[in-house]
Amino acid sequence: MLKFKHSFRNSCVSEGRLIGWWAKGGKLQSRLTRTRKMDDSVQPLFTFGVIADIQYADIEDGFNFKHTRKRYYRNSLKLLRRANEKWRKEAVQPSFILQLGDIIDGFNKKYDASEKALETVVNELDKGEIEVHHVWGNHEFYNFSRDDLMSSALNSKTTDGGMAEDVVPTRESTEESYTYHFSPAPHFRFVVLDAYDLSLIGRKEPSERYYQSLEIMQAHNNNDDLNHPPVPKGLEQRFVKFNGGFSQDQLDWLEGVLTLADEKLEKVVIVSHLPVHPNSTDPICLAWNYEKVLSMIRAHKSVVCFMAGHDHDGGYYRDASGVHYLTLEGVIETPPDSEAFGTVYVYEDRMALKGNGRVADRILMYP
Ligand SMILES: Nc1ccn([C@@H]2O[C@H](COP(=O)(O)OP(=O)(O)OC[C@H](O)CO)[C@@H](O)[C@H]2O)c(=O)n1
Repeated sequence: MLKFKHSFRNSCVSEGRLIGWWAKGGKLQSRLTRTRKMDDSVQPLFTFGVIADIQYADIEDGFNFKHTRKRYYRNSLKLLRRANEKWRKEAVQPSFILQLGDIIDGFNKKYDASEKALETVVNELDKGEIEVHHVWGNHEFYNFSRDDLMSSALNSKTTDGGMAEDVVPTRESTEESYTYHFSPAPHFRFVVLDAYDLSLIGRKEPSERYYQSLEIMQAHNNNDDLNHPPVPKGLEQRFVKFNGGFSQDQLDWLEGVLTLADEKLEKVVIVSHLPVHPNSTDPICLAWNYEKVLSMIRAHKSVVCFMAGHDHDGGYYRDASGVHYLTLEGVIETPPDSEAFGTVYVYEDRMALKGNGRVADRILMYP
């Protein structure tokens, strides 16, 4: 049932034209033609790779919490290797890779293998010799403290990312969040958000943001197990411990970044582990205060796309103003004979996502 819902959501909301239905694997799926085809003859301005929810662990295959999806913990490393090999062989070398969070699985903590697993995946990524921008997800916080992450290989804020010459809005906060922005090419900017800035896993007592997060959760979820959603259906499901949100400080910073980007007539891609558009994900995976980010995106013409992970089934939605909300399919729930990664070719008027395996090709025209 859940699977059908995701297939439907993924397919019906893309910018393509619905042309028919057919039955596949006992489930109805919609079939679409895209309004524009990939055009390989034009040289892109730059390209980048995208991959999400690798969740590597050196353990036997398992299942998600509901036992509806198989998880291939060891094989996820092989899929990462294959993605990396493909990126290295691209005619135009990707300028960077966006790793959308949950690079290793929380099970590593149980087996005291967090450091080793992280070293394994980071070494695999390093073989590509392509700069990687890391996003932090819930599984990062199952394995490491925020301080540990700040001084780990997963802190890509320390890579220059082409932002040295840019004006970077500053923040007053005493509680550091993991956010930054970079400009890989003139007129393009990428913004990395911290979706666990407010959360019960990304913040610890006695931090102010931890208590603020506890207050939010207590207002919405009365369950003893806070990983259990407060309602079986609908948007309120998002108030679970494995999600989080954006602090006011982070939102103020984002407002500053987007205002500058508007002034410079830039195209902005925002990335976060948690999706922010209800039509691009199962609501159980939404950021707690997703509305705040959505209204900010609506107020800034520079934003062209929001990319996230977390919902391993993926999702996609283009809103009324033409902003694309892409949730990338997770590597961890991808069978060994398939793939889950993409390469994005960036042009003056569009981005073309070339998907592999479960990730569909998409033409993302700018609004
Ligand atoms: N109803 C639930 C769901 C999950 N849990 C526990 O919460 C933790 C996180 O769950 P997990 O499925 O591992 O999180 P992922 O980030 O891998 O996936 C997110 C979405 O589910 C993907 O669609 C974990 O400890 C679960 O056991 C729970 O208690 N109750």
